[in-house]
Amino acid sequence: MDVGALNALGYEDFLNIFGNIVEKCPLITAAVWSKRPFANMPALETAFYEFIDALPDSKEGILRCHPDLAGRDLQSGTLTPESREEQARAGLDALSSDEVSLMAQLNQDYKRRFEFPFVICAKMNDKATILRQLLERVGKDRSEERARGIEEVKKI
Ligand SMILES: NC(=O)N[C@H]1NC(=O)NC1=O
Repeated sequence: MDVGALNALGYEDFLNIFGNIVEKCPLITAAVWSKRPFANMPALETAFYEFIDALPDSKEGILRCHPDLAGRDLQSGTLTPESREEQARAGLDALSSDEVSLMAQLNQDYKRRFEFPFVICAKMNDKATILRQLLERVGKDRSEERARGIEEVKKI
């Protein structure tokens, strides 16, 4: 899409196209529409980042909108199309049952500790790096993990 077409979009079309840019957070897209006109497509991306960065610490709610990796939604086919594609790119749709159980246990440990899910940009990782990161990050402190999770959301 060229920038002229982008800037000509009404908020309904804008939401239909970009509503899931941040997983299950269409409110962010609806707010970013107000930042038109965008100089170019990267400026649209920057507007999303700036909006997220300006949120208070309760922005951790964005993390809670993300499904677990290799979790129940993947197993039951209820992921959003975007998330399904991202998780498949990391090979998470082809885990053995032992690997699924291990991921479930680690995700649960992480959520119990931080009260938000482990978030990582799946398409930039594979199952080995995801497992390694999960094991490492579960030992970090909460504010560090909140910031790290939000940086991962921007990559997603
Ligand atoms: N929990 C988590 O990281 N979820 C995700 N990451 C990603 O790239 N797509 C997701 O659904």
